[in-house]
Amino acid sequence: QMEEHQSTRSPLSLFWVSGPGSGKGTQCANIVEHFGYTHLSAGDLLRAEIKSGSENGTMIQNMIKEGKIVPSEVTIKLLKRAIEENGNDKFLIDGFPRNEENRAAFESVTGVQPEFVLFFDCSEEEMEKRLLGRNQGREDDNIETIRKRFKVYMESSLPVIEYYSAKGKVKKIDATRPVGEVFEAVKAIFTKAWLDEACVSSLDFFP
Ligand SMILES: Nc1ncnc2c1ncn2[C@@H]1O[C@H](COP(=O)(O)OP(=O)(O)OP(=O)(O)O)[C@@H](O)[C@H]1O
Ligand SMILES: O=c1ccn([C@@H]2O[C@H](COP(=O)(O)O)[C@@H](O)[C@H]2O)c(=O)[nH]1
Ligand SMILES: [Mg+2]
Repeated sequence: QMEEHQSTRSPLSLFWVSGPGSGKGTQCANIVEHFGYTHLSAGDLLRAEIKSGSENGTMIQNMIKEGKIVPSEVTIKLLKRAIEENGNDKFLIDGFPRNEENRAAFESVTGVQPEFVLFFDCSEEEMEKRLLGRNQGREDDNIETIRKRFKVYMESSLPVIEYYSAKGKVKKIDATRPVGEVFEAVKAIFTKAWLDEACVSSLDFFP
């Protein structure tokens, strides 16, 4: 009976929806190393798609330059392919869903519900300072695009946080603090989630 339960189980995923420059990319290596998740950044997948010379490349590049949200079908196709190509069953999906339409489309295409939603809470002032100092050559790290990204984040992405918050799925971290302190908070959340999961699994043995 346990085998049947495991084979029908969807991959464990969690969404990481937070403001631009709140520190997701910075924390992901530690999470991958300590907790065994595969990190999938929707933005990184889109940037790789531009580099690969795909037919959607120019459209994606223009949307990113304007801080706009790329159509769901494009992003979901990339995420779905990355999930399917990977042997892991635990995914940390960074920077997605960006809006309610992304969320509903991902749910209906993959049937995957997030285990929980990680939310890095950071002031706009701090995020702006971090983005302007990032120096990774990103075409959207200039003050005009940054302001557009903040607007899109407030208007379209925060409602996704509110949606999951109403379902009790959001785990919020104060990301304004130094990198090490943010990771301590991340560690506490993932350790608790791991213990909760171990508890649920043990019910398979002692139904
Ligand atoms: N806790 C922190 N304190 C100070 N600086 C930080 C902190 N976390 C990250 N940074 C710096 O802020 C910049 C943005 O961080 P990062 O790329 O991790 O953000 P992000 O959330 O992935 O952004 P985006 O949404 O644009 O991809 C980087 O230069 C990084 O070194
Ligand atoms: O699901 C997504 C994720 C990203 N985008 C576009 O990419 C940029 C950069 O994203 P980061 O998460 O900061 O790397 C974002 O501003 C969007 O233009 C997207 O459309 N959909
Ligand atoms: Mg990032």
